[in-house]
Amino acid sequence: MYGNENVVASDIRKAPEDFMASGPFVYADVMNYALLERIVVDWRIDWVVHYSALLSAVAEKNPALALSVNMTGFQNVLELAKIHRLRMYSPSTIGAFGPSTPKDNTPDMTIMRPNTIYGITKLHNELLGEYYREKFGVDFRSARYPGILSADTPPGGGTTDYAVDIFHHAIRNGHYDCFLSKDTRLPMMYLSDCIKGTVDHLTYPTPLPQSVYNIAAVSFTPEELAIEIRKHLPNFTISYPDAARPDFRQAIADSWPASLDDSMARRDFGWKEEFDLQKMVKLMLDKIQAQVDAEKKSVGSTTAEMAA
Ligand SMILES: NC(=O)c1ccc[n+]([C@@H]2O[C@H](COP(=O)([O-])OP(=O)(O)OC[C@H]3O[C@@H](n4cnc5c(N)ncnc54)[C@H](O)[C@@H]3O)[C@@H](O)[C@H]2O)c1
Ligand SMILES: C[C@@H](O)[C@H](N)C(=O)O
Repeated sequence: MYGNENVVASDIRKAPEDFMASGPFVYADVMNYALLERIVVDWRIDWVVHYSALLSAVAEKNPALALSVNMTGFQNVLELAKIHRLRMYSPSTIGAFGPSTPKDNTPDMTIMRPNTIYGITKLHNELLGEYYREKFGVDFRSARYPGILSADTPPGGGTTDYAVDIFHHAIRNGHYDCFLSKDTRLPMMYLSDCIKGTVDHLTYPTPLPQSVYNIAAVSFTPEELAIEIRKHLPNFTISYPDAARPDFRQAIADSWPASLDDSMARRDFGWKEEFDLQKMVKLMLDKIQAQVDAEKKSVGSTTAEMAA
């Protein structure tokens, strides 16, 4: 929107070649305050979009690292936003809610007692962002994302990962072993809706009444997703864990809302999704099928070259 040359992307890992070639890309460990400050000054940064975090399942396996990356990393960026007058956007998550939160049509303001380390760090960040906004005038903006579906990047170790993995398995093997029970309903969203909502939220020209908003698109269960996939791949099968021996991610999912009330985001910055379940499933299948076809073609041409 503002030109690739005006966005400095960063990570502690290399990105795919085409992404790294598309504009400035720098190493930035969010734990390293001095390095972050140097990047802000050298590149004359004025807005910062902070995504680095350990997701729910990975965080549960390594709580100490999650506390550092998710909280200290966030605090470093927020402090820089205060000192250098940066606008700051950082997503929160449905994981910031907990088992005592009302489960259906969960509003922005409600009981929030998360019982995962991921949720605790994200709720901490919401409150700290709000505090810096009130106390120091930092333009801090955040939206609670649901599970995000994308065919382009592998999922990062969350509880909603099943809703991406299922497509790869459906196309490659015709079967998926789901780690959540068939009736676990969670809010989800297609990536391009998430990007559009984020850009609209970040660029909204005037300060917004709230620092943190729910945004939602669809809610479905693994079984409902499997039924929709079967409309395109009639032989697709799915299995679920034995209820007596649930996967550790089941308890995480059970502590999250089944659906969100995002009416405040719709009112305040015009949030509206484009992708419903049907559109999302069709696009995910088409994109992953195209990837598989391209892989087969490239293996085929390599084999032919070796035989020649
Ligand atoms: N993906 C989802 O479904 C979802 C849903 C709700 C919220 N979110 C939020 O969106 C953000 C991005 O999620 P994602 O799915 O892209 O996660 P991801 O795991 O795919 O990516 C996280 C990135 O953080 C980087 N990182 C880790 N430690 C770092 C460090 N010390 N310094 C700098 N970078 C570091 C990793 O290299 C990785 O590229 C997170 O804040 C997450 O809480 C994601
Ligand atoms: C919902 C969310 O924050 C992430 N996809 C996770 O499952 O951890």
